[in-house]
Amino acid sequence: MPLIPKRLRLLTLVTILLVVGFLSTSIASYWVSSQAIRSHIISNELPIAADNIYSEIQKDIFRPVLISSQMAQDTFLRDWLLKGENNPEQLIRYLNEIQIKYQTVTTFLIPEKTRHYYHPTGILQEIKEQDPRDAWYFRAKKMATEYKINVDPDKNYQNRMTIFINHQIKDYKGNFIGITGVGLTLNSMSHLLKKYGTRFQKNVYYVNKTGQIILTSKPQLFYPSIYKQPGLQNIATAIINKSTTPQQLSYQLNNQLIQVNTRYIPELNWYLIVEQNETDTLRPVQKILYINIAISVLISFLVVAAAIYSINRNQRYLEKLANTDSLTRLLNRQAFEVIFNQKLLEISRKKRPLSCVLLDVDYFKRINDELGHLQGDAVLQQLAQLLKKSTRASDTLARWGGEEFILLLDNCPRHIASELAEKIRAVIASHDFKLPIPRSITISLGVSELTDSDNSQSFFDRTDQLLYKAKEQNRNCVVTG
Ligand SMILES: Nc1nc2c(ncn2[C@@H]2O[C@H](COP(=O)(O)OP(=O)(O)OP(=O)(O)O)[C@@H](O)[C@H]2O)c(=O)[nH]1
Repeated sequence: MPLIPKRLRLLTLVTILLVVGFLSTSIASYWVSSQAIRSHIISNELPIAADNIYSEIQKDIFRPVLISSQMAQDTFLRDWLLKGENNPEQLIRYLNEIQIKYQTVTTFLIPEKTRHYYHPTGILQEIKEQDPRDAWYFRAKKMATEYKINVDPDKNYQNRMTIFINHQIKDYKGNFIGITGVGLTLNSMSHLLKKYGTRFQKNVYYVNKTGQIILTSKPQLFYPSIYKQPGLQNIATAIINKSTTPQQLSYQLNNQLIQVNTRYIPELNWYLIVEQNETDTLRPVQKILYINIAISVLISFLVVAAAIYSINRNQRYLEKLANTDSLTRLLNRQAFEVIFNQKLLEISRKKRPLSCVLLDVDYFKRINDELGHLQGDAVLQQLAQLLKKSTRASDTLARWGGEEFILLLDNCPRHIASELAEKIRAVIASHDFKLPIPRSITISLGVSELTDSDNSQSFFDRTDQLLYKAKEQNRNCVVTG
């Protein structure tokens, strides 16, 4: 036996084609969209956001550089130093004014001559060559450039990590006379970072040259170093490479793909890392894919259901057509024989009487000859309707052939079948067939009951002989045997 019935093969093929077609278009469009989004993230969105964040940060760093430079160039400050640091309160007021005006965390001045640390709150302490925490001053003094950005704990400010801009002050002849500058705490930098992170909807963080995470807008970073961060650790070595040209990297974290844009900021000796979760960005497209698949499945289901319904309806129609006599709309002989064989099987299991009535129109040839074939047909059609009305739905009525009809009566003994046959005979004989000339139509009937020794052949032969007897007995009568 074939695995799939022949009738369903086409349907299965159509279903497979529909599902494969829908799925492949949905998946192809998802693939194209996700590729477009990925390339947009890598080539546009992330680099542009990183550039924006970088330039915002540069702005924030260079503003204090500018302030420090202005301070170093200030003639009041230089004159005050050259004239021997008289009236320190004047300078302290000056530093205070700068701090308030430019909203820096700190301002400071260290003259080379006295090495006092001037601060908006006063003279704090002296810079000492032997104090390692003051080493920055001596580095700044020797530096080739005019200024340098330093990240150090501020010992005047609870040792908080602070970004200092240390600017050399030179007299009018270009001799070094001190260092001045401003400081920003990392707290304010961290605030800036969070602001950029939210504005650009990216994770932004700074790491130093050893991979230590200095600042982050990403609260879920648990480890202090990128060499320890899950996922990120795989690209840590690639990040720490002193390349000022932005580079594009990516890593996997919990089945999610993270795109990373990183660059070295020489002014800070830090790395700026901006990252975007590609999987999160693709989620709406994924949602559309699932909706597409659901719609595809629904459409496939509806199409297949409609096809099954239409195939079944056609099948039923064809079966009915094949089983029906086209003139009388009764069952034809083949259909009758199928039903009869089923009845035989049922009866062999569950004994019950089965009777058969075979009937034939008397002198039908004359009707045809005298009134024409069409009129003959009309008589057969009316006769079929009358027979239908005289029998129950459980009875099997069929056109046996020509002007002969057969009636199979289940669970009906011979004498009841005979009574029914007589009733039918009387109905036909008294019916007005509305013929163009006055003529009564009668039928002859043979009635018999199936016996244990019968097969279908012997049963129908006997009934036929009984019908023949009825014809012999001057017709319009019932002969039961
Ligand atoms: N109009 C019409 N005539 C049919 C049809 N089928 C068979 N006949 C005719 O029915 C007639 C049957 O004639 P016979 O077998 O001689 O029997 P009868 O004239 O009825 O005579 P008895 O049966 O002996 O009473 C034939 O002339 C067939 O051509 C049909 O579908 N339509």
